[in-house]
Amino acid sequence: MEIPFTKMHGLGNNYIYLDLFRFEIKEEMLPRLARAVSDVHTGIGSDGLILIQPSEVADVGMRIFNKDGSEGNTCGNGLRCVAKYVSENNIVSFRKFWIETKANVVEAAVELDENDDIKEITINMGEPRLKREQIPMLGGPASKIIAEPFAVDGQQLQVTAISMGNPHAVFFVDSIEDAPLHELGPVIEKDARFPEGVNVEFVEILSDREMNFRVWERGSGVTEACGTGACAAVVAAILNGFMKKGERICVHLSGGDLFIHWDKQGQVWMTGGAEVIATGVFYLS
Ligand SMILES: N[C@H](CCC[C@H](N)C(=O)O)C(=O)O
Repeated sequence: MEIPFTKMHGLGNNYIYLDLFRFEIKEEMLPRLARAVSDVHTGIGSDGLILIQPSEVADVGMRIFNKDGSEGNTCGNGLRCVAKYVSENNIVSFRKFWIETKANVVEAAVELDENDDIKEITINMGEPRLKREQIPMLGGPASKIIAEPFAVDGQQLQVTAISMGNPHAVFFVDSIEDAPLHELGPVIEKDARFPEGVNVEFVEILSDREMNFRVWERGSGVTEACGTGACAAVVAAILNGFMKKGERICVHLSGGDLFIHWDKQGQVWMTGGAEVIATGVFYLS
């Protein structure tokens, strides 16, 4: 089967995008296709698969499948790439429009440079969900999970759990270089206290407006960047008193910087870039 695709990345978090305004694919093929295109040896190589599709409630819809074929509810870096794609391919004709995900409907705004090329994209990622059952996380009171003791693999950590429509477990460390990303990421991802799994973030606070960030993603492992994770990390830093609401926070991810702010109305805003890597045809056997 010949499948036309566009490969795009947001700070190195790269996906294979299918334009379902122009192409059709059977639902039951999607998990297998996500695994096939993601394989760096026998496929194209990516962190997963993203569908750009019509929506009945917004200007465009987005679905995301991780490298392992599991479907996520939303994707921050993916949303910026979708915004770029639909702007540059005349699927939308405004600079501000709405994108439907499984988690929510978000507002996207593209900013142009002096050559009318897209300079950066801002997404209103909506309100974080903080109650235990909204993460979801088992094993304690219904209240917010802020610096809660979290024993894992014989180590005593403290977890702050946030949902941006997808689950995130945030851990603050003294040095990002020493973060146990490969050692504990895969263990925490599948920990039974997170019945739907969890994205795992390690964060080093540099100042009241700057942090270092690394991520082990649910369903994809270590990625260069995670947009929803960066939002969750900033919300966690504010809940722990390291930062303040309303400030524009710079998050240093492996692949580059994202700017996040949690405004006084409770909305989390994410600003960053998006790039096209390649277009082509994938031959699914
Ligand atoms: N692995 C995530 C989906 C991708 C999120 C990430 N790539 C982002 O940019 O937000 C999950 O299963 O919830």
